[in-house]
Amino acid sequence: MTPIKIESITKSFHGETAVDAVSLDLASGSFTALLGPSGCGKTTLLRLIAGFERPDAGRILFNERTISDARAVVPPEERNVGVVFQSYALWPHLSVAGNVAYPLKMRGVGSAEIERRVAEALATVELGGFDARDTADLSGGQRQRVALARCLVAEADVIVFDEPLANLDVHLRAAMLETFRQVHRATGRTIVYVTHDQAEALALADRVAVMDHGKLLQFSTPEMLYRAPATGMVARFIGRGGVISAEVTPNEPGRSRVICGQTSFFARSQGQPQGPADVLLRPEALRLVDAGSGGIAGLVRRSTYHGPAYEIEVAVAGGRLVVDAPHALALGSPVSVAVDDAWVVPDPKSS
Ligand SMILES: Nc1ncnc2c1ncn2[C@@H]1O[C@H](COP(=O)(O)OP(=O)(O)OP(=O)(O)O)[C@@H](O)[C@H]1O
Repeated sequence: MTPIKIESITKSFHGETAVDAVSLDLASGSFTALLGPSGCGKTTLLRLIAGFERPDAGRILFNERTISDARAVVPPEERNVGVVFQSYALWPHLSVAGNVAYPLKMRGVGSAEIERRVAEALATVELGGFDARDTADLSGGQRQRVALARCLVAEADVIVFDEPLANLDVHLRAAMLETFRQVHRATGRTIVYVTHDQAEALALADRVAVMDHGKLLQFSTPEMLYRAPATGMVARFIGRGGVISAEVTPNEPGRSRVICGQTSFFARSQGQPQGPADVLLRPEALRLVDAGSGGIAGLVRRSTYHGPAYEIEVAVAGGRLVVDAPHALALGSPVSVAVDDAWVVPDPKSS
């Protein structure tokens, strides 16, 4: 299996920096999502990993061997990388089995061996019995599975996915997420997965790299991204919630007091920040309470039905909060919000 080390990799196009000094250590057999808004550089980073682009500076190592730097790039076919694109990139004139067998045929593997390995890969992606089918007759999800089976037979040590679910409807997406997870569990390949969909990244990956404007903002587990985002951008991009501007004072290591209007509450923090700060409040850690019972005072600005609950947006001193409520609330009504948990977003200037 293959660990990937990315050391201060930089890539520009026509003087615009697409990937800006990004460093990442991807453990062998890990599942990493590259996540960020459109244009943040995630596809360029993926293409650098796969060998489709040459970096301007920095280097990439597979298994401690340098495979890309500014002077030389080992081509994709020689670095044992499988690629699953958003567009399926299947051969239209070949059957399902023909597509999956293609890399083995290229290597001159015997036909009995090909048959066995193709059947095994199709079973892994839950396409057993589809061998003879024409790829033109398959759904988007099934084509994605064929592309994945083709990477599996080729025994790619590293599989990179470029927004593989972007063209699929919501139900198919859920089924494909389960297939990706199961293939990762069963094969232990090192996977790098590009998406702009945070729910997809959090559900699939064991570590998520969040990028913005070519820079890496945070590389951590989904839980840490959600609970302790490293920057205001990550706090706003991941999950639901409100980020307010408030005054914080130290309480004890890892815990601060936040002053918001006439009230204050405790929040988790990195170290003991002091002064103005951004504070993240998630809806599940907030409760609407009776006015005057000590919560943050605010006014209802939006009340939207979201499945089983109403999502209420509340304007408070320093910003807006999002709270879930069992019933709709009238716009402009005064409310009070109690805080069970919050996070002081670290100040980039102090780190
Ligand atoms: N081949 C190229 N030539 C010129 N500019 C490019 C090229 N590839 C990427 N870029 C630019 O580099 C920046 C990062 O692009 P990239 O495709 O990596 O972003 P992304 O995060 O994957 O976005 P999206 O989700 O929209 O695909 C963008 O400004 C893009 O226009």
